[in-house]
Amino acid sequence: MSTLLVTGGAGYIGSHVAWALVDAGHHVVILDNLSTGVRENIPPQARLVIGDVGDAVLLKRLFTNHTVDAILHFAGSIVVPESVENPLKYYDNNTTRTRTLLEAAVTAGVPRFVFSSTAAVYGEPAHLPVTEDSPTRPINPYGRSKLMTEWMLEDVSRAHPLNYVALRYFNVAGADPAGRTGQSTPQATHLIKVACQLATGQRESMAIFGTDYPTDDGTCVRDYIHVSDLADAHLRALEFLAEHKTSAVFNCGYGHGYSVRQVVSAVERVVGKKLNVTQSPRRAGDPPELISDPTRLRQATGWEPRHDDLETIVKSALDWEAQTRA
Ligand SMILES: NC(=O)c1ccc[n+]([C@@H]2O[C@H](COP(=O)([O-])OP(=O)(O)OC[C@H]3O[C@@H](n4cnc5c(N)ncnc54)[C@H](O)[C@@H]3O)[C@@H](O)[C@H]2O)c1
Ligand SMILES: O=c1ccn([C@@H]2O[C@H](COP(=O)(O)OP(=O)(O)O[C@H]3O[C@H](CO)[C@@H](O)[C@H](O)[C@H]3O)[C@@H](O)[C@H]2O)c(=O)[nH]1
Repeated sequence: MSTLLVTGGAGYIGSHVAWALVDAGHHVVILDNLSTGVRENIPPQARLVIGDVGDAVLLKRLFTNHTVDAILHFAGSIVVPESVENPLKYYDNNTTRTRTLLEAAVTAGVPRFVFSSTAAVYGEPAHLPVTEDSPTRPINPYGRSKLMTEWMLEDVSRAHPLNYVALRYFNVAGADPAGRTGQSTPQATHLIKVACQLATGQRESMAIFGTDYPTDDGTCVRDYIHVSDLADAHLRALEFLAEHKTSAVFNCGYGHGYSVRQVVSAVERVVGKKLNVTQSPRRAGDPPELISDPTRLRQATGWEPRHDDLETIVKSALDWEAQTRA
């Protein structure tokens, strides 16, 4: 039986995709070192191998034991400000270890690879919305570590029979509407997660990082995509790879954005109370505005969002917070 290898499948996005793959009847093996991932969020039908994507010996064994049809590579370090403070951690975990994974994949003859890339590869785009052909000029080590991986994939796919799809996620938020998994990182830094923790009494306050950006209300604007719509994009990417036998890069977002203040207001509306929100200076590495043009993903794969509504996203994130506290 052919297997899909999901690295980082115990993490926030990886676990949603693992559930979507299992729901679609795929055989899933998860490779995760549980550095930020949570075992309980994995579907019981998936097999969990606890280990590191940079462990060549483990990878060799894994590819010997399973005929891997595709790798979905989520494993990595994801916090932009941390990458500014500790760039070598990011070049190691995101770039070097992915090189090891790619080498093992090429040696084993794995034909398909789906990579979790990021809108951070665009840096501060001159024109919005950004298309996949917009210049890639990341402004933080996190974005650079991911862009380097895209370059590796481009070169590897030219030299070996491996095709890839790099999905450039914009800001991922929300949780599985069925409540099976959600964002579980205790020290989470993501805006919607933080605001939902505050709304459910798990934090005393939160800060808006920067109110002097050149945007309508002075706070940063992001394109928030519901994690279930993103999970569906991965299934579409696998179909694309099986059908077209070529490689591609796709933006994953809705094509419109919300400011930090608008997100905070949406959370306040959904919970029906004011939140204790303060204002702080800008956070290092934050571009003022990021909005995707997702046309290519839609046209090439038939992807259609089903949860494109900020309050729906916030509500699912809040439901998850409430459920995990119960
Ligand atoms: N969350 C977002 O908004 C966002 C946006 C763009 C891109 N991404 C990318 O999506 C991917 C998943 O992000 P997430 O939000 O689910 O993060 P996450 O931290 O919840 O998940 C990462 C998972 O990878 C595992 N992991 C980390 N390093 C590993 C290693 N060396 N070997 C094995 N397992 C390892 C962790 O234990 C965790 O389960 C990342 O590659 C991230 O860069 C996320
Ligand atoms: O407590 C908080 C948390 C965040 N923000 C702001 O909210 C916006 C969004 O921040 P966050 O949710 O941390 O996401 P980003 O820094 O935009 O990065 C996310 O989105 C990127 C793609 O756009 C991905 O590459 C990253 O992995 C992912 O962390 C930024 O302006 C932050 O400064 C606050 O004001 N207060």
